Amino acid sequence: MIQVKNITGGYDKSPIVDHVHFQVNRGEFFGVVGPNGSGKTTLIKLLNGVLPLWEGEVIIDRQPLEYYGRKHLARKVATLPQIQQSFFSYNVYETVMMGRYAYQSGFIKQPNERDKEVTEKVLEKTGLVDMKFLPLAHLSGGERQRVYLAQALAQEPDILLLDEPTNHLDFSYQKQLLDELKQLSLTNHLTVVSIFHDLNIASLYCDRLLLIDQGQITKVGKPEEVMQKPLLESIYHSSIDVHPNPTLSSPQMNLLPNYFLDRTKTTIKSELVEATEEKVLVRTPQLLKTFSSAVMGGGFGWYRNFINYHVDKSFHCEFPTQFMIEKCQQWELPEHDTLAMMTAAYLPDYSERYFKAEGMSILILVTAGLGNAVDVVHGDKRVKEHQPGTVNTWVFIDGHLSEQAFIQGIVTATEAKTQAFSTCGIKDPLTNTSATGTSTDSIMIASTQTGRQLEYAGPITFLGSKVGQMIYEATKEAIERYMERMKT
Ligand SMILES: Nc1ncnc2c1ncn2[C@@H]1O[C@H](COP(=O)(O)OP(=O)(O)OP(=O)(O)O)[C@@H](O)[C@H]1O
Repeated sequence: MIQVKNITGGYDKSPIVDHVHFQVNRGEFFGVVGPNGSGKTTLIKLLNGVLPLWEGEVIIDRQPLEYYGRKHLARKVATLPQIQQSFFSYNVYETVMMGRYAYQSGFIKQPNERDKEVTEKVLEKTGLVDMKFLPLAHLSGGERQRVYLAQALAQEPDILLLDEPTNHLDFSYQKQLLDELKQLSLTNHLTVVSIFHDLNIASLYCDRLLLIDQGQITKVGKPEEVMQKPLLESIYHSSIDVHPNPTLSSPQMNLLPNYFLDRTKTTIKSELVEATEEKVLVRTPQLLKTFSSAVMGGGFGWYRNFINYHVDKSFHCEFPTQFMIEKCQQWELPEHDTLAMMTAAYLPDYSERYFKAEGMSILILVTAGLGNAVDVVHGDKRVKEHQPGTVNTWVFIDGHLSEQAFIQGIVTATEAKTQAFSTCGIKDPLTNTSATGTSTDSIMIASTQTGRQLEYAGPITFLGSKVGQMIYEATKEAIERYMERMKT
């Protein structure tokens, strides 16, 4: 659809866009990203003929740009115009109708029925119907932006060139406008070439991205190919984290502000634990990064209040997360700061291990009851059971864990728990085979993310070997306490 063949151009003598070569396919949503002053707007001006090409060619639908007359080009390519003060005396309807000029012929250019129909349609699409008789001067920046987009859409172009279309738009209008454009590209095969400063939005909406720096292409490709941490950090000269979006496959960028790296420090120590028959509570001054199977706050998160709440063996609740949220409200522990698990174990019997050396401290807490011990190989015999968890394992670490270390830490901790079950000779009462845990055990790793870098947590790493040993001992002790209590 658009072939950009080795183009060079700019304003005075030195080129701003320098030998740029790429292609955009019909119906593609194509994003242009790059730092301030890298040449994005200049590139758009070369694509729509506002600036002359010094070298190279722009081919649109197999014809060079020069082939198209002004009106013919306006029916092919629309550009979201920059905000122009000169429009301010017109009202919304008149401004949008200006987009139809390329379809009007004759000496007196009166809009025909089709022009009116298209104008009404785009006013509706862009949510401007209620404002159509307001002068532009009375609109907010975001509302004006929508009017200019409506004007560009009224041109009924095959190609839409946009320079930061979501500038001035609030969150909901950004989404609404981009969803609308995406829909047009998918259903009407509208080709969209758009500049974005927000890399996350570009990554969410664009089929491909062009990353430009100092007038030259650094990379063209799918968002996951372009959004590479080293590449972005070298071009933007900033610390950037690239992560998968939790819901979609598009990568997500996080800026890492310097001030955030210098946080107040939590000392991981036994004194943080408050245990009663009702709950075990650990409160830390700083938010800890967690990875857990907790009923409230599961998955990755950041929390400072940690609760292991006692429930009766017969406890059954359809909405356990909501149940725990309400409990936290009663205790005046904010939901957004609190991670919570439940257990049927007798909480004062919890076991604890603590280690501090070599720039790292670890605190392990385990609660255990064996009412529903199970051999994982025969779990299918119990799938319908919804009993509360009995072995809850918490690992607090003062260190900086990679995501791999969180996951390996969970594996190491689980293996250690199973080994404790084996040593204690715990059997699955249904199958009389060795139990590997209980039917609804839960686990959490919480880390300060400061201090020593801990890349891995497998059994032969320093971290993993300590976690394995301490969890084994704490679980064994908690099991023994449980068995002792059962005798009485
Ligand atoms: N009208 C102009 N006359 C001369 N130089 C210009 C003109 N417009 C832009 N430039 C220069 O061209 C370079 C690239 O500008 P351009 O607007 O294309 O960058 P951009 O990537 O769109 O930047 P931004 O992200 O800040 O909008 C800049 O150094 C700028 O100073």
